[in-house]
Amino acid sequence: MTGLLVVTAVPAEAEAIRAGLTDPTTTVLPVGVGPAVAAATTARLLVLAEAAGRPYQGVVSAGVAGGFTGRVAVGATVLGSASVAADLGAESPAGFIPVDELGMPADWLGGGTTLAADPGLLARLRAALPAATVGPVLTVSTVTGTAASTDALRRRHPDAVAEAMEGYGVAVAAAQANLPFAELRTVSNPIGPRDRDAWRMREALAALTTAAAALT
Ligand SMILES: O=C(O)c1cccc(C(=O)CC[C@H]2O[C@@H](n3cnc4c(=O)[nH]cnc43)[C@H](O)[C@@H]2O)c1
Repeated sequence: MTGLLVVTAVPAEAEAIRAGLTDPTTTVLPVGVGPAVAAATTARLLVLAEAAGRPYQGVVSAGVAGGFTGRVAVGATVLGSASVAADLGAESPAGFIPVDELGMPADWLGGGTTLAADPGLLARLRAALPAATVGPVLTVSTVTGTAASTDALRRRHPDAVAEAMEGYGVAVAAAQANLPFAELRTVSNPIGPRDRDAWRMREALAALTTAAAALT
């Protein structure tokens, strides 16, 4: 039987999740860094599975993430209530304008720049991970690395708890395949002025292994 498809950006994240999986029907695969390659690769995996008569039952974008200081701690587990394309839009002297406020047709976006997690799948993950922080997870193509862009994102997304680089792309692929979608992240670093030495990758990967038991 085919179960969930869990996609990560890099192989280290996929290995961390596989190490904690308890459900043999869950498939975990790395699909690349950033929303474009993650969307394209996930869409291809979904189509191939469907064509083989073994469709997946749902899709989870999983991996490490940056966390908004004061909203979530480094090492914590995050469940996305929605995945938000935070840099898809236009700059203007008055600030950033999301693409769905630019007057273009939005149906090709798979529902707009904010794609909510599937309520049933999210509820199951919440029940299995009661300590997880739940909130919107931003998808960005560029890792936020200055105080000014961190402040701007915090103001534009007062409820967002984390940022990563794939969730929205994977959500679009799941929406087009009519499959439930959710995003699961563990926090490797605070969002802010770039300091790669401060990333706690080992801690975040260990938290992914622990959280993987929920992926059933
Ligand atoms: O160097 C390693 O050993 C290693 C192990 C696992 C993962 C990585 C990555 O570089 C992951 C890249 C992945 O992480 C997400 N991420 C993490 N922090 C942030 C952030 O502050 N802003 C945006 N994205 C972040 C993202 O989804 C990347 O694809 C390395």
